[in-house]
Amino acid sequence: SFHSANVIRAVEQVKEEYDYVIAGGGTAGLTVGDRLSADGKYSVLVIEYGIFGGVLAGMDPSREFVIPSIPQAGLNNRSIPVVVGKLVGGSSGINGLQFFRGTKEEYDLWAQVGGNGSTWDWNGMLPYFKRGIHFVPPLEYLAKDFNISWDMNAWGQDNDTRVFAGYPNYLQPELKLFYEGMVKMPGIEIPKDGNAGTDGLYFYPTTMDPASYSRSYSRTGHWDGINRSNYELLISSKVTRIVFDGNRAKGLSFVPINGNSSQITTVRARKEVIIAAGAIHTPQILQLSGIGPTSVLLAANISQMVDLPGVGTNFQDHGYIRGPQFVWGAQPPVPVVNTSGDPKTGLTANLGAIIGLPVITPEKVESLAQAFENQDPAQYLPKDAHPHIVAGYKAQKDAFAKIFRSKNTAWMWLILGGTPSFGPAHQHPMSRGTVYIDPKDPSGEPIVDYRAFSNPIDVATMIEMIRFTRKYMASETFAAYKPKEGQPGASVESDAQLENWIRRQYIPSVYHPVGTAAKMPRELGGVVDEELLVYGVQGLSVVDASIMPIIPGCPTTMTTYAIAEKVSFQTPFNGVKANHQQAAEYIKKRTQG
Ligand SMILES: Cc1cc2nc3c(=O)[nH]c(=O)nc-3n(C[C@H](O)[C@H](O)[C@H](O)COP(=O)(O)OP(=O)(O)OC[C@H]3O[C@@H](n4cnc5c(N)ncnc54)[C@H](O)[C@@H]3O)c2cc1C
Repeated sequence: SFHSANVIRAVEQVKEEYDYVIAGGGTAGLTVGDRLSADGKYSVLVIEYGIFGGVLAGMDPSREFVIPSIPQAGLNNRSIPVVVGKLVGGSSGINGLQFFRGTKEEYDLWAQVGGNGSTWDWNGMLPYFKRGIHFVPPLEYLAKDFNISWDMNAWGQDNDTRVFAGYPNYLQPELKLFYEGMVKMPGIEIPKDGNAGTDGLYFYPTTMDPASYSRSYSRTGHWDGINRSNYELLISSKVTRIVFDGNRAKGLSFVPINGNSSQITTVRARKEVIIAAGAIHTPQILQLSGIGPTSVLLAANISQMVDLPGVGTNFQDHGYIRGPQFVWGAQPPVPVVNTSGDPKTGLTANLGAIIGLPVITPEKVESLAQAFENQDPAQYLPKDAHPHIVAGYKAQKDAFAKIFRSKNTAWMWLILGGTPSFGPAHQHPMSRGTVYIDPKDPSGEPIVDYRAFSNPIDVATMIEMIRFTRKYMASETFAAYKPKEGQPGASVESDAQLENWIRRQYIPSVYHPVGTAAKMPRELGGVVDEELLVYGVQGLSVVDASIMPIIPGCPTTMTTYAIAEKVSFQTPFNGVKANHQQAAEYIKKRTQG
């Protein structure tokens, strides 16, 4: 079928050399592969670990890496499964389809820690959000019934952008009750469009092809139906390391997943080697290739090529907790709507309160901000943290201090799903973890340490998210329905009681790992520069979620697409179709020198 054109299943079909060789056919990898091969001038090979398989319902180990984290001291020594995609399309092929971006302030933080003149801020990203996503507005009756508005200044609709943001043709009427209750909470804003730079309460789109109401992901957007002879995809193959000629990256080595794992093949890249294996495996490939922290490479007996302490460091994810959960004492009536449509088109929840600390806790925001500001930057990092890492965390801390008190920084994401059960997500943990190769088995799965709650500010802010959720349920809108708290139970009330419960229940991952090859200056622990080229070598870049220096307050797919688009084009974009001539010139510039 056309889906399989140019999919390589046998290593003999791989050519010796391509212009670009990409490790990882996931969200970013296929986006870059598509864009670089678009005008036919350059040949591209993508090497993907996983299978070329359709998407199944639910979680499925044949399409996922599931790696147990090391036991988390801050979570009563629980180990947390680290889950990332392992198929063509990567995590975009298995994710929860929630699709929105962070606020202007959050991307502006990236530039603040990004060095002089950094273009990785909201204004620098917006063209690529537009370029990367094809927006389809909701149906009129839904927009009316549920008060959904949008701002086309924040969206693109390019014909050759086939990653879609869309809405189902049905929404549960019960959502109206939860919406109306939230509107009345003090400080809640209703943005015209939550994707236009501000947060609040809104219905966001989902990653959905609006023609078929099915998952839209990097495979359907950047591979299926393209069929270019200069764009090839090798599946079921694991990249093991980068091959160098002096300090210039010259290619990738890989082994088959099925069959003889000692059968190493090397493929050369004329122009650039691109690592796009995601925030868990990109640092592993770099470390296996001698690029990383000295102590990590020494322990694994790998000779160092570049001393980059940031590789695998600065690891971040969102976290969440199941609860508080309530039961109704009296069932609320179902709100009246004019909506028709098919409930099955709603592939996922898409209403959220995405709010800042002054809204979550007007009473405590000031004291929390001060407590954070007064921390010593090295205090909660690992004891032996490299001075560059400490400097980078200090820069992040200084930037954050400004926005702790801002309404427009998404500290909490509270999904409203039509029942009184909640799973508040912490969108700005200040703890920083690590992803390092296992010294006993460097090419086995890496050792992942979330270091959850290593910074105590994260527990303190989580406590207030629980309290906000309770305040919401205790508000007048719900009074007649007598909500009664099941989990954790109303008696869990003091800071100490809540902290105790949180440490037992918190999950330090919403499957949004980022930050392990950050785009920051080298002296701040950065791994890649403004153009996402790895410091200290030539011809090597990282293009995936690893490069985010600070996790934005949103699920991470849309941002990952924008990163891949930005680095592929870097052309000014004013709602006009990106110009392939300019793109080609940019790419030429990138590959000289
Ligand atoms: C279960 C789950 C639910 C999520 N829910 C949401 C959501 O609702 N909304 C949202 O916006 N985001 C969500 N995310 C996060 C989002 O999907 C990711 O942030 C994003 O897709 C990351 O893109 P990436 O390109 O960095 O990595 P990926 O898309 O993960 O791509 C990495 C690719 O590299 C491959 N690979 C790894 N190691 C090697 C190797 N050695 N050799 C060759 N290939 C290799 C992998 O198989 C994979 O295909 C979710 C993620 C998961 C896992």
